[in-house]
Amino acid sequence: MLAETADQASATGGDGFLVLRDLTKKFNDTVAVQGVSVGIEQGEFFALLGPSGCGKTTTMRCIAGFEQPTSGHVEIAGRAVAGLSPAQRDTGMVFQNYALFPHYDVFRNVAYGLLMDRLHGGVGRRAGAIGSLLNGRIAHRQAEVRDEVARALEQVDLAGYERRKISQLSGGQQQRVALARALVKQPSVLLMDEPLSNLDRKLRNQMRYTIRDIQQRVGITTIFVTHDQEEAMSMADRIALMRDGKIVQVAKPSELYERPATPWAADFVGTSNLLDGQIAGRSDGVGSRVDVGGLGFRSEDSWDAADKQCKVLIRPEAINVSRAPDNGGSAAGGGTREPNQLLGRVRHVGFLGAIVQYEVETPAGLVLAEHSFGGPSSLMEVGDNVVLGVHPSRVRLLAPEDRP
Ligand SMILES: Nc1ncnc2c1ncn2[C@@H]1O[C@H](COP(=O)(O)OP(=O)(O)OP(=O)(O)O)[C@@H](O)[C@H]1O
Repeated sequence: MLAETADQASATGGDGFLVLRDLTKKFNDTVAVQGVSVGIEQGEFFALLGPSGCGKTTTMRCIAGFEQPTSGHVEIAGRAVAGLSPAQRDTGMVFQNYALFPHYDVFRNVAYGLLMDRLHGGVGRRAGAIGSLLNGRIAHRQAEVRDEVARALEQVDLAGYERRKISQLSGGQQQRVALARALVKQPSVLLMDEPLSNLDRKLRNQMRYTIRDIQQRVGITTIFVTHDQEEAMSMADRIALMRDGKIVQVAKPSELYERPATPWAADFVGTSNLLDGQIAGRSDGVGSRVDVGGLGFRSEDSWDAADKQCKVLIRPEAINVSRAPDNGGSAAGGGTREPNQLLGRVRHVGFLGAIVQYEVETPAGLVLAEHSFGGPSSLMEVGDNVVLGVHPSRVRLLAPEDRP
């Protein structure tokens, strides 16, 4: 109940370096983006996160000028950009497939970003036309172009790679060329649409930090579209979580994880135990008492809503798992020993290396707990009776949603 809601997120959409005000985009009967309002600070790394089809790319394309909003406004650096072409908007874009020319060298690919935007605005000309254009323009203003390309390549740690063909570069290097091409014209805003999705897992993880480092060094305001919550969490200053064309929540990664606005947000960001609860009253100290399957829990969250039905969110790593004492009872007879302790029986053990997952059968339902691996002797086994404990500060109370 304490998390920033979509309405509050909208209310904060008034100011910023990049501002979206009540942005809506319809494609015939499909509402791709609905009333999106948010303000993004100068130099901020801002992620648009959400499942496929929730409107992330359309929101970004409205910022870039590749789509015209059905209603609402986009402002960049205090300037309304409606009616401006992509080239006039002072944005640089990195596409999912990079849109590089494999037979040209790095220099020409990056110079292309510079010249095309200045001349005509936007990617999408035929390669033949590009070749002659580059030849002419480069010859014309050789020194200036060379310097600007060199600066952009330096920003992405590819100084000296000018003469390499794109086809001779690794996936990560190609990614950085695409980034250099977006940065070369020194835009105010960098737009990145799923830029890591073509890379294998290991490289993708490395590139998260590479891109974040470059962004910090250049200090450029960045919007990053992704459906991968780990990617958004590990890179962004703030995240707008989207669903069905709307913003569900805008928050820093840790807030989004710790205080998701809705059960859906909790489930989308990380793993969660979402149990059905009934508010039983105020707690003696701070917060509330809540019944989960007839068992008493305490949460430090307060609850003001008239409806006493709630969802109780407990993150797996917030649960402490210990062996039940011999006389501690079985899961079948289960129950609580004291508030915030559940007795249960281990049903599955998942050994993932650094962490161990336990799926535990309890009277409140199946509960997933995660532990750091502390050596073989600490491992529980299937069938073990265990005590699950959680601190009231890690028990979140959320309003149930109308829909799953
Ligand atoms: N040009 C278009 N014409 C018609 N419908 C479109 C068009 N572009 C997007 N849509 C629809 O708008 C909705 C939002 O699409 P969008 O591509 O913005 O979502 P997304 O969150 O970026 O998804 P993904 O992660 O799969 O790229 C979807 O239902 C999509 O089918």
